[in-house]
Amino acid sequence: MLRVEKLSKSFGTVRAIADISVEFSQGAFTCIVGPSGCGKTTLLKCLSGLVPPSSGRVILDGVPVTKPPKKMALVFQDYSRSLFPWMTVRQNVAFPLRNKGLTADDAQRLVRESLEAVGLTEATDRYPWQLSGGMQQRTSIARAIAYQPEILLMDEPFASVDAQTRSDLEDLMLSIKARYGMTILFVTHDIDESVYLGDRIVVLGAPPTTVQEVLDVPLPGHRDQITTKADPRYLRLREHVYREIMRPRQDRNG
Ligand SMILES: Nc1ncnc2c1ncn2[C@@H]1O[C@H](COP(=O)(O)OP(=O)(O)OP(=O)(O)O)[C@@H](O)[C@H]1O
Repeated sequence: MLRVEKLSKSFGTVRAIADISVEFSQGAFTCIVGPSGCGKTTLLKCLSGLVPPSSGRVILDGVPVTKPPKKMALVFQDYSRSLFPWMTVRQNVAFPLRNKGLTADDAQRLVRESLEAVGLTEATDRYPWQLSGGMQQRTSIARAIAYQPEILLMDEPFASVDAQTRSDLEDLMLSIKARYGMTILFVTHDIDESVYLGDRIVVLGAPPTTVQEVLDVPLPGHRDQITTKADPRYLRLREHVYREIMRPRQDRNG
């Protein structure tokens, strides 16, 4: 169980996060949305132990997070900088497994299975620069899955790909969630994406940031781009989140 308690974060005089307390349920796909600059990336960095909070804390399974926990993996927006250009797809995916104490056979099996899960079996011997943007991001996702994290943190992972690739990658995430059942925290500025993917949505307010609302997504587990996005429950929730994010601050406070 991952929990944030009264977390605040300032950078010098910039008060990015005022006070966030939230719990992330095990096995759930939680999307974190909010206006630009509200501290989504900062929250993810604090959650992953990359950046210390100014006050408050992050608790993972009862223990405060002070450095990147072994049970977490991260996928960033900028896939072009997160893959090693001198390594093939297979080598990139195998890289984090070196220190896991696995046998060579087990490591190879995990790499093979994760590449198959993201549909990259045909590209295993290619280098990142020989791949499209979507394929590079699939490689990053395969690398995270092969590592078998209990918690997967994703920071706007599809923000730099075209619309069609984005839909494909969203559906890939739904299949990964169904297949692996890991806890996923997914930061996005895209409200449609948050409703389509999430079991829950954490809506952050404008800075200095607090949690504005936590919403359960009342949609079935199985989703698809056409039927789900025409579902009245999807449309209602999408509108609700839009209104929440657009609402002026003083209006929200009272
Ligand atoms: N290392 C840093 N030094 C100084 N200020 C920072 C640093 N990192 C973030 N900030 C500031 O903290 C605030 C929150 O930034 P953050 O990147 O977390 O927001 P975000 O919600 O992820 O933004 P976006 O939606 O535009 O990606 C911003 O005002 C940003 O300028």
